[in-house]
Amino acid sequence: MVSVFVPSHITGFFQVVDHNNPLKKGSRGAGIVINRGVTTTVKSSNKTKIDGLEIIAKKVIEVMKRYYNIGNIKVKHEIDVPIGCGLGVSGACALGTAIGIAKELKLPITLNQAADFAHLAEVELKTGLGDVIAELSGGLVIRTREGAPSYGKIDKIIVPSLYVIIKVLDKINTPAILKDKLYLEKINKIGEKMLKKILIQPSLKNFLNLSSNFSKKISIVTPEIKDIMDIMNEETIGSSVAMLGKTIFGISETPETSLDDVIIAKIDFTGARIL
Ligand SMILES: Nc1ncnc2c1ncn2[C@@H]1O[C@H](COP(=O)(O)OP(=O)(O)OP(=O)(O)O)[C@@H](O)[C@H]1O
Ligand SMILES: CC(C)(CO)[C@@H](O)C(=O)[O-]
Repeated sequence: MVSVFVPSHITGFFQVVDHNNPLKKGSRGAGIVINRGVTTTVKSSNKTKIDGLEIIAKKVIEVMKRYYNIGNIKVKHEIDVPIGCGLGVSGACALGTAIGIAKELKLPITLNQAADFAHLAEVELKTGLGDVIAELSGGLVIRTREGAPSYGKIDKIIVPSLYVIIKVLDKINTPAILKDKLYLEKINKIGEKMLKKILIQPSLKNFLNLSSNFSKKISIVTPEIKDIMDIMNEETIGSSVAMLGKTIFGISETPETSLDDVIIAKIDFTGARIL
């Protein structure tokens, strides 16, 4: 039996980059990895059983079965953050499942190659585009080249150990957004500009400012979200909206906040790891 912890990932801004090869399809952008996420346990079994994000685990098993004899697998996800709210849970479940299967079956592949299967599952389900490569890596991640971990490229912004305060209001259906070509044109134009700017000035404050500008320019900031961002901006280094969710995140030197019903996490610098 193998257990894998995969931290959640909050995208601040992004740009979708298409490609005929789904391993080379993905997103560029920037986001923060946090120390709350998904612990996935995988065990060979006489019957496949999934206890957790079934749609994701089933897709990962289907994808890996195209290349290896996976047999029957028991998968259990222990999910420590809300699903569908911009915290990269689908990516974390996919990555934990893929790494867990690879390790449990002792497949002759690297961690990156196992993670490639998770990326494939995300892209085929339209549940994510850049979370897997970020969640594998940890930290404050700039995705400079799209794709699965064996194809994409990331840079990191060096930051100290800080708190991430998260206020979840509601879900957003990621696949619906990723199918909306008109909206994606707007997102990509703005996301591309933000990426150029963060590469000129790769700092935490600039990440937060660019993320906040991005969220306003793609019209995702409702009056309710703005009110919470205003409070967070008073109390933290800065805040923005988690893509894609009705979720506000603020990065802070302390866990103190006047907001109620929040998730308090810390930046995770390690990334996905076998427990
Ligand atoms: N409470 C739930 N229980 C089981 N499945 C859910 C639940 N909420 C959403 N789902 C499904 O799980 C998948 C979640 O994918 P989605 O990418 O929207 O979530 P996420 O990864 O947490 O958010 P994001 O991708 O925006 O960071 C979707 O297929 C969705 O239909
Ligand atoms: C598309 C996305 C914003 C959905 O969470 C994320 O997967 C990303 O940053 O690629």
